[in-house]
Amino acid sequence: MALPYALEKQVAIAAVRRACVLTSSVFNQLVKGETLTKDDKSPVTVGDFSAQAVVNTLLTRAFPDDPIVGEEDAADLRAESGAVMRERIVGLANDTLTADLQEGEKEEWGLGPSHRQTAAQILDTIDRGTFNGGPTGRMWTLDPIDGTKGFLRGEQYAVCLALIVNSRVELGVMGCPNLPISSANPSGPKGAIFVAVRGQGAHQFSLSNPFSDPPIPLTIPAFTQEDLNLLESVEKAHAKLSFNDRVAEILGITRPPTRMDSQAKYCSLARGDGGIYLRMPVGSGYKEKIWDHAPGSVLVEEAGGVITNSRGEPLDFGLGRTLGENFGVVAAGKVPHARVLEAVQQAQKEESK
Ligand SMILES: Nc1ncnc2c1ncn2[C@@H]1O[C@H](COP(=O)(O)OS(=O)(=O)O)[C@@H](OP(=O)(O)O)[C@H]1O
Ligand SMILES: [Mg+2]
Ligand SMILES: [Mg+2]
Ligand SMILES: [Mg+2]
Repeated sequence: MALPYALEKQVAIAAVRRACVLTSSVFNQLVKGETLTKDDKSPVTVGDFSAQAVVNTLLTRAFPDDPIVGEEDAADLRAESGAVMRERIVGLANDTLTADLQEGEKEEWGLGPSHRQTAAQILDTIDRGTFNGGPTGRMWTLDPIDGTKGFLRGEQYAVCLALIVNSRVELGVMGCPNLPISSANPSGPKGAIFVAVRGQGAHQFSLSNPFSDPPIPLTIPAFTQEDLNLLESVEKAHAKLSFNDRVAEILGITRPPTRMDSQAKYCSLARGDGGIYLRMPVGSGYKEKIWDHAPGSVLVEEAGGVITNSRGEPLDFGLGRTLGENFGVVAAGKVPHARVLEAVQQAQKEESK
């Protein structure tokens, strides 16, 4: 008998791989006018929209009843002012979807030369991601490019997809085209997919041949005090980095933090490149989105780690499109996690004095 979520895993890996092919090629061709600024002032590119179209196509064909909580929507593309971007996105999505089938892919997922979609179909496919989430049932959550600012800088970003069932993340898949395959060889070949299924472990696959190259099992190692460091955001607006410095000081950490965009941070944690993920809110008001943490959280747990908010409570993926009131995110191996929580709470006490 097949393992639980075997088909979901296969479709998700195929979808994320195709989306990564697209984003990598877009990066090399991005021109002025192919990036919009959203209402929250964050950037979105033709790569984000067309990657969402690609992933949603496979999910919709393979699992037509599953709703999708996706970061992007097609409203701006439907307007007359979006005509040029729309045309580019439709072209990119179709080029990616109609490429020849690779090992592990099925034509019935909307793939292959005969599966060109119209502009109207592509926009509707992007808008399959407008589901509001909630506590019950099956749903996917998609961040077509996580770390868009990193993507634009040519640094780290990830195509991130997760399956949530009754508020619990059961499957997470993250494609990281710019991440070195081996952290021991940072200037070596790049491109990895990270996959976790609840109860089945965490694995790294090659981005070029995820269905044929052997998967690498991932376990967070036991760190020595000298090796332990923090994995944190690049953008100062996304996480309170001065707070991280104080936590590191309390913990006696001497190794400098690793700053990296996107959920590639969770992937780095799962394979032991850095020991502690810490993301505390900068101001009040911003609510973390479920697509920014769902696949990373199951990857960390399946690699033997723990992920909570700063109060030590589990993240709640059943509240809708966000994680609700923001008490930050703390992820680490089991042993350091308890120490980090204590240090975070001490730093919070000092701040409130
Ligand atoms: N104010 C604020 N606080 C916290 N988080 C925010 C905030 N604004 C945006 N975002 C989300 O941050 C996502 C990128 O996070 P990163 O960890 O990659 O940030 S960073 O690029 O390293 O700075 C980014 O994901 P993408 O939009 O997919 O890039 C946003 O969802
Ligand atoms: Mg965004
Ligand atoms: Mg994101
Ligand atoms: Mg995004």
